Amino acid sequence: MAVQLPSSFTQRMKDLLGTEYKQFADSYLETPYGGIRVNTLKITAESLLALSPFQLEPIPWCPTGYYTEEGVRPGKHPYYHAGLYYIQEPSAMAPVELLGVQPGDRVLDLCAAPGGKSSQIAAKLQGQGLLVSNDLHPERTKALAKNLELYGVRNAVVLNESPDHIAAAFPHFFDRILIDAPCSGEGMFRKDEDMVKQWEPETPAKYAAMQRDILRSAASALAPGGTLVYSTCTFAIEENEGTIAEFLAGYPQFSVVPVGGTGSFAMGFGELPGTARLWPHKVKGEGHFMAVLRHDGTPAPIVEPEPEEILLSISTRKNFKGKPAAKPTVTRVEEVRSKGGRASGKTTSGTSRDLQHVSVEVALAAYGDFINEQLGWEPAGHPVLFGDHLYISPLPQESLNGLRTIRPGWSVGHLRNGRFIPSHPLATALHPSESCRSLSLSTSNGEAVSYLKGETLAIPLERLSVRPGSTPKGYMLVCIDGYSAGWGKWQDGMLKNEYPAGWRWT
Ligand SMILES: C[S@@+](CC[C@H](N)C(=O)[O-])C[C@H]1O[C@@H](n2cnc3c(N)ncnc32)[C@H](O)[C@@H]1O
Repeated sequence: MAVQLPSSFTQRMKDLLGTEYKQFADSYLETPYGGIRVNTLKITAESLLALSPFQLEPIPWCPTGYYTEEGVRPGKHPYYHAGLYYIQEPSAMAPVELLGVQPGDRVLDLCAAPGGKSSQIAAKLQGQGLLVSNDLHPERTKALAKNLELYGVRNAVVLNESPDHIAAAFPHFFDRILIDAPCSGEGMFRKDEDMVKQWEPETPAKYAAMQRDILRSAASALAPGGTLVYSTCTFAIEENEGTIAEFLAGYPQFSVVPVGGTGSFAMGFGELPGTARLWPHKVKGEGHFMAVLRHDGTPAPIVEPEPEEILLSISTRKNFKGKPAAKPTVTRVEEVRSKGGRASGKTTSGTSRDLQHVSVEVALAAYGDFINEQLGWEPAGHPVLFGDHLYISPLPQESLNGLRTIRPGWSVGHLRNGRFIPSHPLATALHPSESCRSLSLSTSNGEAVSYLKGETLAIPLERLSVRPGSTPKGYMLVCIDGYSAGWGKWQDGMLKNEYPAGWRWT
């Protein structure tokens, strides 16, 4: 066996699988499968297949997922930097396919970092509705926020909160919730030897307790009639069927929507028909468990709020449920700095008197000038100031009062010396037709890579696409084979590179 597995783990798997154990054990001799998932916010699966420089083979349970061949490095291609695909373990693409997300839904991804499943949900939302992506661990929310920016997501809020705080702030609010639970990770042993090193016989029980708490919070945040998908990448029954069975015993308004037993999905164990497993000896992918739970629609009980909760639910959230605010108003977010130096925000309903902050009027005027000149249309949503950074949020900001907010929405830019500087995520989320000025660089002659390395490029006027009535000088949406990747500034035949240092090709 290539991977040295703990003996108490192998004994448990023998007891679980009986005669199937040998096949299971043999699967550890195989190389793990690699995959990419097409980011349909930017490109269709058909178009990516036509463009793809590497062989792609469909993944049966995900219509936008493809296996990549061994040895291929999809992260080392300009299309990755243009956000055309997410590199994702094939089995990890299954849970979101079961969540049934529709454009316009309100979706909560409770354990979201680094954002694989959040970016998949965002693609299904197609920019409509709301995605709240949360992770408990502050460090991990950095990668989560960056991934949502790379993939051009416009309608996501990134939080760094405990699930019970989210449930208190959004009681019975979300149509769909994904819990991709922290787990003992046994299903990833073949792919990630660190998971094997961290595993102890007590690990599953420790995670099962955590999973129970997360499920309870999710139940309080789910709207009547809503759908909840619970997934893990482990084999332990106590973290899978066990966790779900215990939850159902305490929450009779939920039932399992069957997914198991057909296609690639194998049935779960015990008294829980309808839950599903992906086994590494049965499918081309790592081990996963999934359960789809549906709320029966019983109206949520009216609970007298604690005084603390009254503060949190300043009624704009109710407005959002019924009807969006008629006219967006700008809200300032007060910046707080955590021990690690990370900037995060807790929203406040008043206007900060901090002199370092630009005034709301100045920021909005500069933003208005920029979008008139550069886009010619106005992004929909609620403008939110976060220090001197402007975001367009899918939620009225009062909804985030008291919550540790990493990104209140789509980052569109910031103010420097009274001028509006567009953000990188504004560019990555734009289609070339949405910008008055754009330029496409080719992957075939090295110029796309030169741009991604931060180099200045000589670009003659005739290569630019400039909307009638606009001038070529100024911010240029730089695309790679027609797909937006970042900004440049064009003047007199030269393109000054605005691709951010932290994102560059190395
Ligand atoms: C399996 S990973 C999630 C992977 C992610 N869904 C994706 O597709 O990229 C589980 C995540 O749960 C987070 N986590 C751990 N305990 C948590 C809790 N109590 N509430 C929310 N998130 C938690 C971890 O930081 C970790 O990022």
